[in-house]
Order: sequence, then C-alpha cells, then structure tokens
Amino acid sequence: MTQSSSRKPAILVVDDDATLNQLMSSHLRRAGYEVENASRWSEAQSLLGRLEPDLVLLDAKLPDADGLAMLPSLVETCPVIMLTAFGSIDLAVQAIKRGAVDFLAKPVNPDVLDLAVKRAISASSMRRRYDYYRRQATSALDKTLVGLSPAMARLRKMIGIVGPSDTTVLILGESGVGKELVAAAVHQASARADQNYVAIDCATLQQNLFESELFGHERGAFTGADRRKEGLIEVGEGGTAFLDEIGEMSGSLQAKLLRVLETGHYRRLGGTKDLVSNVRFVAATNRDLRAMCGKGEFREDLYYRLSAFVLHVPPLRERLEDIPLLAEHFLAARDFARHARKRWSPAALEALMDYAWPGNVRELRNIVERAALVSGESDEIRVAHLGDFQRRPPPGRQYAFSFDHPPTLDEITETYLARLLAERSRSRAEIAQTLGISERNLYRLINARRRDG
Ligand SMILES: Nc1ncnc2c1ncn2[C@@H]1O[C@H](COP(=O)(O)OP(=O)(O)OP(=O)(O)O)[C@@H](O)[C@H]1O
Repeated sequence: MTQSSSRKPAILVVDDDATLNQLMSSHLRRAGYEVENASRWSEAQSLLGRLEPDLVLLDAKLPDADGLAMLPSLVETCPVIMLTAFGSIDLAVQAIKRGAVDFLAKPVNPDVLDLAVKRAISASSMRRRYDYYRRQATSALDKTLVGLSPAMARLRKMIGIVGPSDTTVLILGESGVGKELVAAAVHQASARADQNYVAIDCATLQQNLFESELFGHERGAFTGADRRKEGLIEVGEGGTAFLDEIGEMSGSLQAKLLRVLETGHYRRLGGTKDLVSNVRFVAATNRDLRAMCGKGEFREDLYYRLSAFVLHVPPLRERLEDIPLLAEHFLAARDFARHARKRWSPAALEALMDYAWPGNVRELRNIVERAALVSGESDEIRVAHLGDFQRRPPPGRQYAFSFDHPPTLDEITETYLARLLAERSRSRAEIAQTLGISERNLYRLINARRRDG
C-alpha cells in the first residue's frame, strides 16, 4: 500500500464476462472497496502499472491470455484470487499451486466473494506486519530508557513534547549514548505508536542496497531484483522511520531524502510512478553535521530540514548518577533470562562511577555482562570481577556538571545532590558534611526532591 493508511483497499477485477464483472465490481464497491475492472489481459496490465491493487480477481480464461499462465508473475506483486468455471476443480488446484491465495467458482456467490476477499486482504496485510515484526525482534525490556539524572529528565520532557507532533527529529550524541532508544521513545510518545517503527542503519548498507532498502524497488530494477520489494518508507507507512548514522548517507541519497521530506513523494528504484509517503522521520548521528555542511560533506538544506527539532543525548560522564541504575538494569535484564539474581557490591558500583566511559552506555552494558559472567556462582559482583576494566586508569572522581542552558540554583543543587546520593558508599552524615549543611537540612532537600520528582 502506498497512500495513507486510511485509504480503501483497491481491487482489480479481470473478467471478460461483462455481466459478471459488473455484478462483482458493484458489489465490492458497495462493500467499501476501490474497484477497477478490465476485460482483457492487456487492459489489466496497463491498470496494474498504474494501480498497485491490494488484490486481483483474475479469470482463468481471458480472450488474449491464459490467466493461469499469468499467475506466477502476478502473485509476485499482489495476492490473486482465481475465477474458474463451475466444476473445474483441476484448474482450481493448478491455480493454488501457482500461488493464487484462493479460487472462486462461477457464478460467484456474493457471500462467498465477501469472505474470500476479506481473507485475502487481511492475510496480505498480516504478511506485511510479520515482515515488520521480524525486523524488529527486540524485547520490551531492551526498549526502556533508564536514567533519573536531571539531564535524562530534561531529555524525557523534550521527548514528551516533540513525540506527539509529526515533526522530523534529529538526535545527536556520542556513540553508544542511547540514540536509538531515544528514537524508539519518540515513536512511542507519538500517535503513531501502534503503527510500524522501522530502523535503517545508513552506515552498514552498501549504497545501491541502501536505496532499495529505503525506497523499495520494482521487479527487474537491477540484476537480482526478481520481484518487487517495498522499501522501509512503505513498510513504515503511518508509522516512524528511524535513519541511524545519517551522516554516512551519500550525496545522491541525501537529495532523494530531501525530496521525500519536502514533498512527501518518492519513487521505487526502477519505478516511474511517484508514491506518497506518510511516515515520520527520526534521524540520528554522532557526527557534527553542521561542520560536515561547512566542508560540503552534508547538504545544508537537508540539515535544516532534519534539525527542525534536535534532541541532545548527554554522554554518560555527564550523568554519573545514572550509572548504578543502568548497571542494575542490565544485570536485571540478564538475570531475568536466568531466573537468578545477583547484586552489585557498593565498591564495584563506585568503581563504575569512577570511569570516564568513552563508549558510553554500550560500553557499560558490555562490562556488566562480562562482570556477571566472570562472577560465576557468586551472588555479588565485586571490584575484582570488573577485570580488565580496572586496569584502565580512572580519571579520578570529578564533579563537573554541564547544562545545555543556564541552570538555576535549584537545578545545580539537584544535580549535585543526585550525584552524591548515587555514590552509595557515602552515609547521609558524610554527604551533609560535604555539602556543609546539617543532616536535617539534607533530609529536607531529599524530601523536596522526592516531592518534585
Ligand atoms: N538510557 C538507557 N537505558 C537503557 N539502556 C540504554 C540506555 N542508553 C543506551 N542503552 C543501551 O545501550 C546500548 C547502546 O545504545 P544505542 O544503540 O541506542 O546507542 P546509539 O547512541 O544509537 O549508538 P551509536 O551512535 O553507536 O549508533 C543499547 O544496548 C541500548 O539498549
């Protein structure tokens, strides 16, 4: 399907029996379908080029072609129900063998027609969904955006603001900070949440494959294209398309993407027809697109289109207080599968917080999994289990906070307090002493934080 998801399914009825063709067509129109008809194969062919029906009802014997012989190529592009003369069971069997989804004996009973059409159309939309789910085989646990730091709270707030709009979103941040998760959260926060979410990594696909992956291709568009394939824009119809590593996209593809963003139109590779997209784009990169524009490596017009709304995902070193939460989360995700439960020793968590995390959350996740393995039967993960990780020189505990806006005093207090509380080896008395306030005042701050949070 290429138009908006609310369009009526289109059916092409191909039969040279004018009366029967008219009867079936008007019956299907009344049932809410878009119907076109043809009485010859040549006529059907020209309609097929223009129409892209969701279903074809095809007579087995046409004046200018044998319907049965046309079946194998036709079923590559859409489901077909074969119309056969009454009693020709042999023909019906042949039709099914050649890929027809069903057959109907003439004269066609309207109730039987309704049922067969409904079944064929829902089966084909289910197949589209199945393809989508196969691409998206990620567990729900993997999609949770963990983190209570002020930086993450701000990010969540921005996701909540931009999610429900249809605005294109650009997600910026270092490698491994969680940009893909943020993209999924934008989709979840949108009215498109129950529609498809499709992701494509612009860095890993070869150029020509990439184009057909994104826009789809027609049969015969290139060697090996032995059937028409829908691109991600089409599969994501009504939903969200996530373009990861957008900075790696070639110039010619950038131009094509810009066209989709500006006009909503695109073409399949080898296609001559403009299709209309109804997909919301979310893109991400760890590269400095603005600098790339300056060097002529990225189209400036595309950059402005994409950056209608920018979400910055902060690096882990700017939200150290999220480290224990993430470490618990990854351990829980792992242990969930094992039905066992390990704990972190406070010293091990502190060691995790003492590291600069150049690889961000992805690196943390790998280290958690490794430590969990190394700890063997032990219920507790200790510093010794962190292994190699320990040998890297820790930069020393730093208390640098960065804000992407001039912070209020309350925000600074909140950020610092959250950070100290996350250092689990410190007692409340020690924290009060560090802050130079009484314990009572510290509890007041903590309670106010709970109320606000
Ligand atoms: N806030 C978070 N909560 C839970 N898991 C996270 C979080 N951030 C990142 N992760 C996990 O860390 C890993 C890396 O995240 P992700 O792939 O989203 O990063 P990225 O910024 O898209 O990386 P890259 O720039 O390399 O594409 C993933 O396994 C992801 O599930």
